[in-house]
Amino acid sequence: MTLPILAKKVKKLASFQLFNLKLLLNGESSRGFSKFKKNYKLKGELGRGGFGIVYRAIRISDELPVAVKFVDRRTVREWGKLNDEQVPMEICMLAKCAKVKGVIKLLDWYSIPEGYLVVMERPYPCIDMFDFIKGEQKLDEEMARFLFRQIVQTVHECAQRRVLHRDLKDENVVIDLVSGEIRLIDFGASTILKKSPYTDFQGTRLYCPPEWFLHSLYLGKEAAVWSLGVLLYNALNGRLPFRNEKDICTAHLLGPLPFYAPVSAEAKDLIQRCLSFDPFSRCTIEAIFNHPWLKKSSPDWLVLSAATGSNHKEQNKENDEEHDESEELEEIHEEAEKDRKEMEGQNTSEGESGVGSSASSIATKLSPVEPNPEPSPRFSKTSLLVPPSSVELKEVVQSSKTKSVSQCPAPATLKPRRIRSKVDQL
Ligand SMILES: Nc1ncnc2c1ncn2[C@@H]1O[C@H](COP(=O)(O)OP(=O)(O)OP(=O)(O)O)[C@@H](O)[C@H]1O
Repeated sequence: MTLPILAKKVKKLASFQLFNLKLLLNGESSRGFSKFKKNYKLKGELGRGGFGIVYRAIRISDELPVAVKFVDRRTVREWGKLNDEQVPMEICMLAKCAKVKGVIKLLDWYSIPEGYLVVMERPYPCIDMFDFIKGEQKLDEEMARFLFRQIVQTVHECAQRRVLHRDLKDENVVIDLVSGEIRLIDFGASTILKKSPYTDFQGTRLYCPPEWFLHSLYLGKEAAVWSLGVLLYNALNGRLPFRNEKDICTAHLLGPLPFYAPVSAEAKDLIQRCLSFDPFSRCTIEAIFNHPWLKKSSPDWLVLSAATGSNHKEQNKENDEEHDESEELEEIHEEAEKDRKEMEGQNTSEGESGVGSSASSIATKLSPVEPNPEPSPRFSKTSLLVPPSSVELKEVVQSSKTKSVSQCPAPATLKPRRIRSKVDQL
């Protein structure tokens, strides 16, 4: 690392530590924990992924159903600015998309020593698209079109606001079961949309395009279109098109993708165009809109949902056994207080998080139920899949490189400043 870069990093770290210290000294601010406690009542766990836990909650003033996501400060990879305040990029991007109908509304956010509490709208009753597809086994084309059209529209509107989601998948789409409207959630991997290639990735590998595995880079919109292709394939087949990175990089050599359900030629055509191996021949978001399959009219939600199975168990039933969170909240607050006092007395220069207590402890305290020894029913969600070992990956990437790298050229515009091997990152 050159000296100027090192100096820049040290400066950034110093300002980050100062920022953390300010946060800790700031417990009673309008964004502190006690304010959160006054405004919201936690009711139970809604879901959990690799980077956080999401709680079902109620806004006390008007009983509005909300979702509260705890984002552990230590897992935040990218920061942005909101009203001159440094916040996780997730909050920043949600705020940028406040007017996009298909994006979950950011209602509020709070900063606690261990991280952030992000308060979002919670359609009620709702189900995420992963569970919806699972309940149906696979979607029929009319239902898939109805949902997919909204998803593409939302991705398009985000792009207009220079927001790139980077983790498009069924788990990150919530369906309002009354209106059939979708909401895109989990902007934890999102970033500012740019024209040049990205050389970092935190999304879901099975939705990721081959150029990432082969060249360690990708263009934002082109990668989004690939994920949309994976999502549509998954909706219509009830299974993902690729099992691993090797499949992603080599499937095009084996001819058209196999389909496991009677799917129209038009739908297949759209999927193939989205899953074009060469990012420059991949269709654009605009071309998806104009594709004959998507242009066909759909029946409305009432008709569509009447035809679906009754297996959908909405994930946020209000009549679930309720837990009084006040005791746990009290403990959290006390812990935050303790942290703050320690920090005040310390004249500290602690590590990046600047926090003594562990975030997992706070997550456990926030959790309304004891950890379930049974495997989670969401075990097959992609975010919870165990990643392959680095040895497995080396083999996969090596073999796909030797087989197909020549067919996926890294054109001049895709040249990274520094090519890293994906394997190195694991
Ligand atoms: N606003 C919301 N309304 C309803 N359900 C939600 C909401 N936000 C999250 N969920 C539920 O919680 C689950 C986890 O949320 P989210 O994806 O934001 O967490 P995560 O920790 O970032 O997960 P991942 O590891 O997939 O990135 C979702 O799949 C969804 O079922």
